[in-house]
Amino acid sequence: MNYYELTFTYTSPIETSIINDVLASELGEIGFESFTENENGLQGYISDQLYNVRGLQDKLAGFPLDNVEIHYTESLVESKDWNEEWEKNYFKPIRIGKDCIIRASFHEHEPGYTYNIIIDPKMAFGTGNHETTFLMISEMLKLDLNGKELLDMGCGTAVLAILARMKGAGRVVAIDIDEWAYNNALENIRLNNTNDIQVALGGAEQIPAFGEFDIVFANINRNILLDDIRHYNESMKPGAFLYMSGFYLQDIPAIEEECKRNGLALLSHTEKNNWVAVKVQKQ
Ligand SMILES: C[S@@+](CC[C@H](N)C(=O)[O-])C[C@H]1O[C@@H](n2cnc3c(N)ncnc32)[C@H](O)[C@@H]1O
Repeated sequence: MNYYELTFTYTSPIETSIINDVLASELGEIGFESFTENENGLQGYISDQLYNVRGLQDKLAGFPLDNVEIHYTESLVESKDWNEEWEKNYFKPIRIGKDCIIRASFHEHEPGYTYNIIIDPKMAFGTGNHETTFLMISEMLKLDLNGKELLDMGCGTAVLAILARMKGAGRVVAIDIDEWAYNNALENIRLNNTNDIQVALGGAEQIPAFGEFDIVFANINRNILLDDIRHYNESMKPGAFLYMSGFYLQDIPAIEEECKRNGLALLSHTEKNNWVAVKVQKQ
């Protein structure tokens, strides 16, 4: 298969790495499979069958960060294993706090961490590179999960589910709507010997089959969370906690309102580069 390589540069006061993260996530939604980052911007790769100039222009026109002008050039390149390129160039080991490291199987083992998570991302979101994953992991590291029943909704690589299992959660369920993420979650669960995590392919309609939870983690995006908070709520035991991320500081009021409508109280939030994670409790 041939690929288009698109090189994106920016005119913006915002740090390039922040724009790169947001742009990679936007482009992932229209079929871009892999990315390499550099100090001037981002290179993205998409199969010639999926490349649609109009779709790209619509995405750039609706880019969620203000004050960013995006320029790009394109070229058709011969077939290559772009996932491998991306993994090698873009995914560096991430250390979160003093206890947790997330690395790929091709990185050297680093001793001294309580939680040593191996992720082979294959483009499923969730390496810890992104602010929202970082925030969610940081929240999870604070919790005593011993014996708790936990749902990881929008699991991506299953990094949150794997950490939950490593932290002693009694029953862990991971659900993702994307087939690639689902398969990658299964692969990462095997790599980390956390085989008793249950994984399902689908959206919120899958949740009732798995009963009730003490804790739900959902790192997805503003609109899906607004639609699905009521379904998460139905799966939560009295007093259960819901952690959500995948949206910006300015989205908190809308999320909080939907929580209140469902009898959930927003207790606190953490923030990184304008991305947030909120902690919510069932009343
Ligand atoms: C931002 S990623 C989060 C991945 C990982 N949990 C993390 O924290 O890094 C969001 C994931 O949600 C999945 N997703 C999108 N819409 C969904 C839905 N309606 N139900 C379940 N998963 C969904 C996407 O496929 C993607 O893997």
